[in-house]
Amino acid sequence: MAVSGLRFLIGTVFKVPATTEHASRAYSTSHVFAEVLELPKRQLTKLVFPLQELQRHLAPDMKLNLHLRVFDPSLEDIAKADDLFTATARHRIEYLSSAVRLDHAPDLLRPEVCFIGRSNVGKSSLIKALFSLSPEVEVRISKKPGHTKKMNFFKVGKYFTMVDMPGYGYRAPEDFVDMVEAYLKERRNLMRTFLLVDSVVGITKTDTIAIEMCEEFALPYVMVLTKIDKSSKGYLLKQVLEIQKFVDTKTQGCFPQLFPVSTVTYAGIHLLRCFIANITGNLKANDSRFN
Ligand SMILES: Nc1nc2c(ncn2[C@@H]2O[C@H](COP(=O)(O)OP(=O)(O)OP(=O)(O)O)[C@@H](O)[C@H]2O)c(=O)[nH]1
Ligand SMILES: [Mg+2]
Repeated sequence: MAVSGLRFLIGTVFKVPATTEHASRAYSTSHVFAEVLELPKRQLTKLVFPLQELQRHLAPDMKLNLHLRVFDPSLEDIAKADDLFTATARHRIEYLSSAVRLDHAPDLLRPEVCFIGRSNVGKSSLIKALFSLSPEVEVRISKKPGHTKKMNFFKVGKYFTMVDMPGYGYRAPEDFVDMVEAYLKERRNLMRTFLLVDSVVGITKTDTIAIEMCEEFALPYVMVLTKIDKSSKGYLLKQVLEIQKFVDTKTQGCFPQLFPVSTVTYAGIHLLRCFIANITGNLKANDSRFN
């Protein structure tokens, strides 16, 4: 399929109504998101929609380039997704198991999403941040690259599984290729691969190898830009535009919209939870607008 055709398809599947103006509406939601809704509009946008906040600094003719409206859920949808990431006695969120080979991976039918990227890019930190509403879930992170050595499976109730992968590049485990390639190629319930790129460093040579692999296996994947708290606004904008250009011109299977995140400020984390809830089919079930 031509690139434009594929993009159109992706865009259609994920287009959801834009109703972000209704911040004052009361939601039945966790106290955390209730606090977010109390923030002044600028601060709320910066936290929940960091790409929108960056876009304000672009010239009008550049604004379309960021594909901001491809996934643009309402605050109500975002609140629902937060609830999905909040463990209760009946909705358990927990570490399930680890595997060094695909045939050791838990045999699950529920949808799965995985997180790949260079060692030290922030995969485990991102999963920990996504689970911050359920702090009893133990996700190990480290300053030293090459910390995660196995594929670690975490279940979110009966709804879906998230997989933290070892990093590629510096200090990658020896069996990385056998482990991760086989997983990406053959895991039947894998719904989406999140490919993390360090927003300070940009797309490296090793990232392009991972991107080529995703393209070759025809995997639907999404680019997440990590550590956005580390850069000035100007530098971050430059990096985002460069990476966006790469996605627009050099990829076919990559979701057109980028997801910038910080596990320090939590920018982009609520939106990413909502995206995961959506692609695993867990917003549609409760919301007729998505059917
Ligand atoms: N400033 C900042 N530091 C971050 C962020 N995310 C992760 N880090 C730091 O980056 C380092 C690596 O984080 P990890 O989450 O362990 O990275 P990883 O990709 O899982 O690394 P491997 O398991 O080695 O592949 C840690 O020191 C984190 O504290 C972020 O959003 N902002
Ligand atoms: Mg890790």
